[in-house]
Parts: sequence; structure tokens; C-alpha cells
Amino acid sequence: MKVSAIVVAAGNGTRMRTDKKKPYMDIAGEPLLVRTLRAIESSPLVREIVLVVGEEDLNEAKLLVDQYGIRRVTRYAAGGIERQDSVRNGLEALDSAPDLVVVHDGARPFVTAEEMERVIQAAADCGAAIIGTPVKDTIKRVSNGLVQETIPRNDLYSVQTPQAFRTQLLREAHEKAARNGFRGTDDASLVEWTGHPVKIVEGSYRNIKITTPEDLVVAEAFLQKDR
Ligand SMILES: Nc1ccn([C@@H]2O[C@H](COP(=O)(O)OP(=O)(O)OP(=O)(O)O)[C@@H](O)[C@H]2O)c(=O)n1
Ligand SMILES: C[C@](O)(CO)[C@H](O)COP(=O)(O)O
Repeated sequence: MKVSAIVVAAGNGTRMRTDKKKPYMDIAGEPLLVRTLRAIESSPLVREIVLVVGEEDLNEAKLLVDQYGIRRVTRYAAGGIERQDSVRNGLEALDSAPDLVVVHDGARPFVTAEEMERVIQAAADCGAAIIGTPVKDTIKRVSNGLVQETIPRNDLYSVQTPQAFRTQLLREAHEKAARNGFRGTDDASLVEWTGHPVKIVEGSYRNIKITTPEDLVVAEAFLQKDR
């Protein structure tokens, strides 16, 4: 079974509020993107990685990959306006047609080989699988500053990446979404929208997305603890 990964790292990182672009920011001595690529490479199942970065950052990304000896990045693609566009560009850049494709955020450096294996196995069984964790907070729907309702959380999950799919299924979902103007914040939502079931694989609260400055503090604390 051939498995390829698409790592999307072409976002603006606006919520991080720094001059340096988020994937190239240093976290405890190493760029965020390098940490994420190493985490993906720790899975023996992933044979090649397509790295999606901002067009203007292609040279910087290639330099990092060389400098840090990341071996499985075989192709690059330029990012799009939204995450969904970046994934689509990554899909188009895939070398051949792998059996499965795993999409992962460049901003999630704490994914483990074990999580990758479980999500890949689940996708091999049923076509589409994603990592998620049960919601810990109480969730309320709010409108105009007023709580409208409290949503029972016993069946709510916070969804992460990696998300793994049969390649053809993900390609068709992206193509259909593009034709119909459907937008989603993750790849699974496109597949769900086509009517195909998506399996949830229980993940870890450590697999955070580095989004705001507080996340850097948490990330450094995790790394400190692991030393
Ligand atoms: N047009 C985009 C938007 C997002 N991403 C990637 O998708 C992942 C999740 O995005 P997130 O970090 O939430 O968003 P950013 O766009 O990077 O940040 P912000 O929303 O704060 O601008 C990140 O690895 C980001 O680089 C991407 O490749 N292309
Ligand atoms: C795909 C994702 O990581 C799932 O949590 C997330 O939706 C991407 O983040 P964004 O803020 O929607 O770009």
C-alpha cells in the first residue's frame, strides 16, 4: 500500500502576530515546519511528502529541507488563497497515484508515528479517517453577545490532522467541491459533503495546532518535558 502525505504550510499565520512567517518560526531551536516534517517522517508508512508553501517561500522551504536533512519531501507545490486551495494544489502535485493520501497541517508538530499509523489503517479499512479528541469545554451557540443554546458535548469532537483518505475519494471530493463552490475548513468536511462516511480515530490533546502566541508557550513546555 503506497501512502503519500501532503503537508500544508502556506497560511498567513495572521493570528500568530509576528513578522516571521509561522512555518519558519523557531520553536526551542528548530523551525516549526522542520519539527512537523520530522514528525511525519517518523512514520515508516509515509513514502513521500508533498510540501505546500507560499510561492514566495519556495526557496526558503527547499533550503530548510536540505539543511535539516528531511529526506522524504519529494515535491513542492505553491499554496492557494485558503487551506482547501492549498490541499488541492498538493493533490495535483502528487507524483503518481498513491493508494492513500494523508493531509497534515504544517502547524501541528506533535503528531506521532502511532497516530499516523492508526489513522492510515482506518482509512485503508473505510476510505476516510481523521484524528480528533472529545471536546473538553462546554460549548454554547452565541448570537449578538447572547447565548442562544448550550450544545450537549457528549458526541462532539475537536478535529485535528492528520486526515487520511483513499486518494481517488479525496480527489473527487475536492473536484466536486470546486465545481460547486463548497468550502470547508478541513478535508473531511468535503468528503462528508459527498456522502461518504468518515471514521474518527481518537487522538491526543498534545497534537495542538500552533495558531496563537500562547500555543508557542505550550509547545515549548511539551518539548522541555520530553527532554
Ligand atoms: N491558504 C492556506 C491557509 C492555511 N494553510 C495551512 O493550513 C494549516 C492550518 O492553518 P492555520 O494554522 O489554522 O492558519 P494560518 O492561515 O496559517 O493562520 P491564520 O488563520 O492565523 O492566518 C497551516 O499549516 C497553514 O499553513 C495553507 O497551507 N494555505
Ligand atoms: C484542518 C484543521 O487543522 C482541523 O482542526 C483546521 O480546520 C485548520 O485550521 P483553520 O484555522 O481552519 O485553517
